[in-house]
Amino acid sequence: MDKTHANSTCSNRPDLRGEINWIPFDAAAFVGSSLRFVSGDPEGNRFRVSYYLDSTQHLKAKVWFGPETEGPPGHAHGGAMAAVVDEVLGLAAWAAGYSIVVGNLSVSFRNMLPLHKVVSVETKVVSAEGRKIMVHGRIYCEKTTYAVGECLCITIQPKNINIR
Ligand SMILES: CCCCCCCCCCCCCC(=O)SCCNC(=O)CCNC(=O)[C@H](O)C(C)(C)COP(=O)(O)OP(=O)(O)OC[C@H]1O[C@@H](n2cnc3c(N)ncnc32)[C@H](O)[C@@H]1OP(=O)(O)O
Repeated sequence: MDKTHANSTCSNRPDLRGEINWIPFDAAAFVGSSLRFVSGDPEGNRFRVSYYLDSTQHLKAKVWFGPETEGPPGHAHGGAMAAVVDEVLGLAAWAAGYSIVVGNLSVSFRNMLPLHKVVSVETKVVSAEGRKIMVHGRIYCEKTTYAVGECLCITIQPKNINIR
């Protein structure tokens, strides 16, 4: 196996390239520049994020957890993982055409996430009933799942949000 390539999918370097058949998704062009808490410092030491759509139009993200996301020594804070799940799953609902805010978010932390790691986030809009949009997703790298999220999004009137 080409170890260079294998390492680049799960490495300590912030290589945020997507996987085969993923196409870049310009979140800022889509929802404005308001996603600053997670995505707003692409050269910084907190998070670095790249968004994609896969071949089935599901939103994916590559996320680097930098040293400023530390919680347990050498590992990401649970709130840092929850923030990523909140943004990526919420954005998945927007990418699917729903103007939402997150009403309820459930996150299960399954494994400690080492700092400096690039991981993937997958999402799926699993239901849409009235104003309630349910999005599921997880943070993972190869066979390891770090966190699983269930996100209840509630549609709102776009005029109630000032998208910059
Ligand atoms: C971040 C802003 C977006 C910016 C643009 C880019 C975004 C990019 C991506 C985003 C990334 C960032 C993502 C973020 O971080 S979004 C930021 C974090 N989220 C918030 O700040 C949301 C705060 N909450 C509210 O604004 C209101 O409570 C909302 C709008 C959610 C509902 O208040 P509203 O007065 O409008 O409606 P309603 O109360 O009549 O409820 C309607 C229905 O929904 C059901 N329900 C409601 N809440 C919950 C709940 N918690 N669990 C279970 N169910 C709930 C409720 O029972 C009812 O059901 P039914 O009785 O009809 O059956």
